[in-house]
Amino acid sequence: MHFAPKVTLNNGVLIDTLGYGVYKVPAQDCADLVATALDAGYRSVDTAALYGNEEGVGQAVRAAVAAGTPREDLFVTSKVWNDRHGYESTLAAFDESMERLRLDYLDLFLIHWPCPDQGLFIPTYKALETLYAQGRVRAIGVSNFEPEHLHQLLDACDVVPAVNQIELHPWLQQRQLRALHAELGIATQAWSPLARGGLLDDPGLALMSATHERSVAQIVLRWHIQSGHLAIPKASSAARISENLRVFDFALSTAEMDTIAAMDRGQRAGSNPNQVN
Ligand SMILES: NC(=O)C1=CN([C@@H]2O[C@H](COP(=O)(O)OP(=O)(O)OC[C@H]3O[C@@H](n4cnc5c(N)ncnc54)[C@H](OP(=O)(O)O)[C@@H]3O)[C@@H](O)[C@H]2O)C=CC1
Ligand SMILES: O=C(O)C(=O)[C@@H](O)[C@H](O)C(=O)CO
Repeated sequence: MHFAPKVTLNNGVLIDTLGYGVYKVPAQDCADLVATALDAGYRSVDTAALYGNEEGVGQAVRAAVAAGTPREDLFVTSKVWNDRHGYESTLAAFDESMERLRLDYLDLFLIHWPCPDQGLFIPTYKALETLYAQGRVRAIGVSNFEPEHLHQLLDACDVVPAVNQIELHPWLQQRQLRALHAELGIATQAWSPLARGGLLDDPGLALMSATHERSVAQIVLRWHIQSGHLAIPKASSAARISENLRVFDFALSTAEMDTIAAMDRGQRAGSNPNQVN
């Protein structure tokens, strides 16, 4: 079994540097695949109301706890979806997520997208602050927030987000946003860390894969870790799930990190945050 090292968020809570993401994991397979990930050594799972599989995540987490894994070693993230923005609506959406997860508390609750045209992410975040003050969630944060959204949030709210979960991979390196996170004490968590698999055929990465006798996915995940990002790759087989966690026993050289730094081309695999509402 391999474990990802943990790092400390801005409120003192520990989070895994590498977790298992379950977007597009079918509801009927989710409990088994999360159990597979937990057996491989993952201790962190990223889900969302949108994904329709919170029940399976909760089932696997409860089973692991019943089998002896301390609940406090595990880390579960979920997110409020775009159609539930607003203070009361977000509180209700959180209750619904917790009913599906059937857990006593959540580790991290995020605003999934800022939805700037709705103009409601501040009251939405105030609901997260209420849940945090009530102890129902150990940390709160955001996802897909651009610098202007973070500045508006910080002007109006009290709790600095612990995390901004953003699309981030060698083709989309988000340097300006990462610098702002560093300044504000917000952890950067990479979604689609493998660009949804798109960059696994890149010839530059193939060379590093041969040098280290590691898969291209492992090279990319190692780049995330050495860059100081948290990452939540998704995979659908036990072999890939396990492979993606085995990135803590080798290192990329400075020259290899520089080569990957030069791969940035501002290319998204997902949506532009200012166009999602
Ligand atoms: N906050 C947000 O807005 C968003 C959050 N997310 C989160 O991020 C997670 C990861 O992002 P996701 O979009 O799934 O994309 P990823 O970058 O994690 O890529 C997943 C794809 O890569 C393939 N893959 C994974 N590991 C390997 C491997 N070792 N070798 C070859 N292929 C591999 C998977 O194939 P296969 O499944 O067939 O194994 C799948 O097709 C999501 O599951 C979700 O939790 C994602 C999007 C948006
Ligand atoms: O996977 C997620 O968390 C999403 O928010 C999805 O909307 C995804 O980003 C997407 O792009 C759907 O086309």
